[in-house]
Amino acid sequence: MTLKIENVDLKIKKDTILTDISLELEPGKIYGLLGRNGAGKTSLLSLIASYRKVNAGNITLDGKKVYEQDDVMQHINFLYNPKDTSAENDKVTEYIESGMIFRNDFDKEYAYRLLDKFDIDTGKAYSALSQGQQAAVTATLGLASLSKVTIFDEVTNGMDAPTRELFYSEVLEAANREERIIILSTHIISEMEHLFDDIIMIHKGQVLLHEPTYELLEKGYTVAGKAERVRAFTENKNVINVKFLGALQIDTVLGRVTPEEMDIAADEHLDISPLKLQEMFISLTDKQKDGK
Ligand SMILES: Nc1ncnc2c1ncn2[C@@H]1O[C@H](COP(=O)(O)OP(=O)(O)OP(=O)(O)O)[C@@H](O)[C@H]1O
Repeated sequence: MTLKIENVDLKIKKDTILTDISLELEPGKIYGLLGRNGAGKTSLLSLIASYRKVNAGNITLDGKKVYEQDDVMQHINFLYNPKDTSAENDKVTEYIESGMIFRNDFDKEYAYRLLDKFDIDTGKAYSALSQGQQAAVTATLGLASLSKVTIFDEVTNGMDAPTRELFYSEVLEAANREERIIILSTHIISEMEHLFDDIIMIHKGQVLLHEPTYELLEKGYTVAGKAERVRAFTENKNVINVKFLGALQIDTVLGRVTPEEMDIAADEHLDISPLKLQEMFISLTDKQKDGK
């Protein structure tokens, strides 16, 4: 089972929202979809979920077009927190039942176990739950659906830290239990970095990169220490970001450190650390934004 996105364009009215998007997603992987506000993440996810039609290109699951194909669509589940829930008078139990419709592989027992873990009162109306509790119910619908393609679009919004932690561990379990394609679109990069097998970055409606997380993070490092020593160390290197923390300078560098450079860094009391995904993301999208 492969989800293939080939040369996809999306226009809304006269605006070009997505340009020439091509991606191939495989089961058994958790994908982190990252991008600045307005980059086009939700638009792309809406196309995968068949909420919108592409203006050019194709989206297929196992070679079959997804758009308005019920037999394909039942395997794709798009979860997001509804903006206005005031009309959702159903009790949580009924809300879950309606979420199960057309989802043959929904695991109801697992859903109720999860709701219990999230501490949700299933007798309450969905609209009467707090924002974070509603998000937990949305997350439950996605986790328990066991859909081949499960998309979580910023579902952690509103969840408190312990609830988010629980969601992350359940995502990992869900990914191990079934061969699924799980896509997580998020702005909470530092917390979720460890979940992602692959990173997809979208910038200004285009794919900036799609790479395994470990390969991406091996592309560089950070050097921290006294400003003049850091500057001397990174001179002639590909520095993509410079930060200051009091008297400390922290440079983010693309490239590898040689053993000799490690010795120099130790002599100069410089601290060399692996790249953090969030720093990489900020640097890459900033650089692009500035057109450098
Ligand atoms: N219905 C619409 N009509 C016009 N423009 C739209 C519409 N929906 C989205 N857009 C535009 O498409 C672009 C991408 O929006 P999208 O919601 O996909 O971004 P995003 O990456 O999900 O952003 P965020 O992180 O802020 O949620 C934005 O410039 C947005 O203004």
